[in-house]
Amino acid sequence: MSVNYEKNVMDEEFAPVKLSDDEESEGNANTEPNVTTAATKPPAATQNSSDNYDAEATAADDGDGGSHSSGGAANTHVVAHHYNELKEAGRKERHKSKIYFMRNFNNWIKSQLINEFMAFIKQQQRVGDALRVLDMCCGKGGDLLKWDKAQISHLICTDIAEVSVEQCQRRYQDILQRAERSKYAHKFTAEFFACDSTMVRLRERYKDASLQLNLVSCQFAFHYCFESLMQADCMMRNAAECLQPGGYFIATIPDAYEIIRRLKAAGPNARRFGNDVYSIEFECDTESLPLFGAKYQFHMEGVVDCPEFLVHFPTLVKLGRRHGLQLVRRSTFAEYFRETMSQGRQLLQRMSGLESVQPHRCGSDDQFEHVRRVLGTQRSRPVGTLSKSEWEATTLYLVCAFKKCKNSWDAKGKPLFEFDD
Ligand SMILES: C[S@@+](CC[C@H](N)C(=O)[O-])C[C@H]1O[C@@H](n2cnc3c(N)ncnc32)[C@H](O)[C@@H]1O
Repeated sequence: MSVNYEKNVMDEEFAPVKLSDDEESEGNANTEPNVTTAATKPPAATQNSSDNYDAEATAADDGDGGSHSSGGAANTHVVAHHYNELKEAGRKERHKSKIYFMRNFNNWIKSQLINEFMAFIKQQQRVGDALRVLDMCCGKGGDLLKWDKAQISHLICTDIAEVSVEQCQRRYQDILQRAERSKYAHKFTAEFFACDSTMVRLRERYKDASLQLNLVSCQFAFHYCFESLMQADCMMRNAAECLQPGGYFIATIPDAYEIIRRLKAAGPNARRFGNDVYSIEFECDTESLPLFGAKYQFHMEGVVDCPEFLVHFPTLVKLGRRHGLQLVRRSTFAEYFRETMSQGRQLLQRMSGLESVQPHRCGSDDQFEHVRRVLGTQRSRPVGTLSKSEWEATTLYLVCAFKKCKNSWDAKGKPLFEFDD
């Protein structure tokens, strides 16, 4: 059965933004990015896709793997191998990369998301309450400083790639050593282990299996579980089961609607699209895409080259509800940037999330054609922007967040969740 991954969104375009707050006199054409906001509510699942998911989910509950697409995890070792082998570029090399600013921009998006939901959690807490976080698919620990800044008390880091987990642990030790030298610095405890979050029940690997988490974060990784229903269900359970009511699960994932829109735009029989920094090539029948296992090869300049899977968003929402998670945010990166830019401007600047460009020096560079179009070539002060290729790559993604609901139990011991929508 084919699933509908299409959504009627307008093409999103990126325009330059001013780099500091003291430029009001330059007119508002420079202050607002010229992006079109798509609906923030996820579209309802088509009848077909809902039925398909329910049938497969029931099969999985019954211990049967479900239909063909719910089956095995043939690609996880490929993904683990890819990330284990990935060499981290030095600072100099990173600076020279074509996606240097986009990586910083993506990092800023993660910071904004973490800060947004940490603030909600802290509102519910009293001073001195523990703040426990699971960083699922933590990679090499790119978010460790964010957790440090958020003043958490305990962190669990796990990833399928052992090499990454070791590096993450070393980075944590460095942070701890620095904090120990300073009398007042914030310190947090942490635990690390390598495992496949789509196959293993994480709770059984925690030092304290009864531990209650306030936040679960899965950045640029949840889509790997959409290889099969069994894996997606396992990963969602891992995200949900130790969260205390009122806690949040936050994630950044590729936007399947946007991917399919670009695929269609590439031509009637196209299987591949992209630009000079990323490419996506489908390996499955694109006329009849399955709910799980809709596989494509993803390549991103120097950082990713492995199989990924489309995440059918209505199915993700349904899976979440099965585990007591209610969707509270879904925004494309373009929407999220636009929404949070005004209060995140300084951080974006500190993180070098945009490239500083002189409009009158853009010349005929295609990558900055949008700067000329919006500002003309007269403006001499620099503006912040991303190259066209980087903007196309970052707008493949969306942020989403789910809130853990309270629950009671029925006579058979199944949880009854109290959703408030
Ligand atoms: C793009 S990286 C993101 C790393 C980190 N979250 C970040 O934002 O910097 C994706 C990560 O997901 C991990 N991953 C992929 N499949 C996984 C699985 N089945 N279980 C656990 N980790 C997985 C990879 O090893 C990799 O570290």
